[in-house]
Amino acid sequence: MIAILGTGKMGEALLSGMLRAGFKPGDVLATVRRPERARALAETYGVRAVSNAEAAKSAGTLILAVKPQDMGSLLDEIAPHLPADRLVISAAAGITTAFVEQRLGHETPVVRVMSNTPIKFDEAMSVISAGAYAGEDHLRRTEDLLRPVGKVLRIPESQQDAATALSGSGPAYFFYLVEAMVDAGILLGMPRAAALDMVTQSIVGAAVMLRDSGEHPVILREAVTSPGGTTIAAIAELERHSVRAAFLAAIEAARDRGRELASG
Ligand SMILES: NC(=O)C1=CN([C@@H]2O[C@H](COP(=O)(O)OP(=O)(O)OC[C@H]3O[C@@H](n4cnc5c(N)ncnc54)[C@H](O)[C@@H]3O)[C@@H](O)[C@H]2O)C=CC1
Ligand SMILES: O=C(O)[C@@H]1CCC=N1
Repeated sequence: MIAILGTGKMGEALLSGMLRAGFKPGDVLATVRRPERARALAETYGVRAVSNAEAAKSAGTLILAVKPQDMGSLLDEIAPHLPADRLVISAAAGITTAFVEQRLGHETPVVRVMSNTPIKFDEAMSVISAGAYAGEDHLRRTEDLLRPVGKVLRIPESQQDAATALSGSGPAYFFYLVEAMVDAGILLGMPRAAALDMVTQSIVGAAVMLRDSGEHPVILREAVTSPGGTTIAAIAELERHSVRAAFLAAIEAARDRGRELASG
């Protein structure tokens, strides 16, 4: 039995992915705060909503998907009910495996995960790290849960805050870029819907090329950039406005914020 504790946006996305991958609704428990949310999850997915205490007692694997700020109180709530051999997977930004282990008070195997919202379309990037009491078997069990919904990489826990900034938040940067490019289309007099179509297909096409060609992004960009042409005119402006430096600073700020979240 697998329990998702705090079935919000990420928890629901993982739940739906697990069901698409062949898990049975009867093998998954969900915990939520509001009764109407419990009813909605039961109606949509056929899963049972239970209390956090019941989930801790009856599930072999617990996936904690509450906000970082709610993690301390959730851990305090489940600690008295959690048998020592359970696998606890924490999906919250910033929260370390040491924090989870210490709050649970046993030598609980804990795996830290950072995924991202494309999980809804089985295109997640999930990175995982083992805590002090988690071994190969626990990492494999975590990979088995996450592989059906995207790509999974093992990384040292010391890189988790950087990964959160890069791939956890990453989709937001691309959506932001799309918004900005659509605005540019509007500025040039393009209808909004057509501009959105053009930008969306361009970003999808670029993403597929990047993933499937095996080429470095510099090579792919150079192939678009004709001498004295239109693309270099745009790139010159991006450089003039320090867009690359802005990305470096932005992702560093996200990493630092992730570190702060651990301290509440
Ligand atoms: N949204 C994103 O793009 C990503 C989020 N994350 C992480 O995933 C976690 C969840 O994020 P979201 O799904 O976006 O947040 P969310 O707010 O949609 O989901 C959290 C859910 O937990 C519930 N909850 C809070 N305390 C609870 C408790 N004691 N018992 C039962 N339910 C409780 C809330 O009612 C809410 O439905 C966060 O820790 C975040 O850092 C990770 C990667 C990407
Ligand atoms: O913004 C956040 O804090 C979460 C973590 C990664 C993506 N969203």
